[in-house]
Amino acid sequence: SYIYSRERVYAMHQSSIDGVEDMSALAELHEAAIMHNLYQRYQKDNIYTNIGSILAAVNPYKQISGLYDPERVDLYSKHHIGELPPHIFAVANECYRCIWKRHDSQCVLISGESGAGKTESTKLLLQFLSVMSQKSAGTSPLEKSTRVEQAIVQSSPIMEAFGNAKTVYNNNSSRFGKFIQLHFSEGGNIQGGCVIDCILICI
Ligand SMILES: Nc1ncnc2c1ncn2[C@@H]1O[C@H](COP(=O)(O)OP(=O)(O)OP(=O)(O)O)[C@@H](O)[C@H]1O
Repeated sequence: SYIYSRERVYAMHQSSIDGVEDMSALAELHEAAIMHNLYQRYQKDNIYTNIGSILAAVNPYKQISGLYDPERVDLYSKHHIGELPPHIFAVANECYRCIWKRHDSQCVLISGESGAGKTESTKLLLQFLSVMSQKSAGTSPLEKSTRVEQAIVQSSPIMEAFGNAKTVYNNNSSRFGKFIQLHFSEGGNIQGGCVIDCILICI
């Protein structure tokens, strides 16, 4: 152990005590402050935190009530990024809007160690985008979604049946990386897509 003298110990900044939704607002930006902020938020079931335009997600390993409800999809679809608390739906909405705002293809890169929640995050993104697609096509949420949206959401369990395995880190671990492409019409609905397997993970 190392004993610090009183002169070398500083009081925690108020922003670290209160916690922040965006880590760029932390007055002290070092590993301990980042981990403490994530931990404080995680304890209150706030699993999402922004780091500027990046979203950090902490796997809660439990269902958080209401977090991914259709009402939440609707709410995030009507707000710009930063107006509501950090959420994977805010990223999905920004991505969807930017196709037209920037007149260009958009991508979301999801990374993290095994069991971090990448696959679940991907499915939530696809769920949000398929709802946006249905809305743009004028399909009411009560009506059945179109074949392509259904295929996108329902392809996950099939891909998982072939490509996932139980490991010591994750009961449902993806054994290959995926590049998922979605094609949108000018009107905003999904016209098609593909999944390309890109890396084989064999640990
Ligand atoms: N947002 C979430 N809410 C609730 N549970 C979650 C969430 N994200 C992940 N989990 C839980 O954690 C488990 C592991 O997550 P997931 O399979 O997405 O990890 P991964 O990062 O894709 O891992 P791998 O790299 O091994 O494929 C899920 O099966 C689920 O039980």
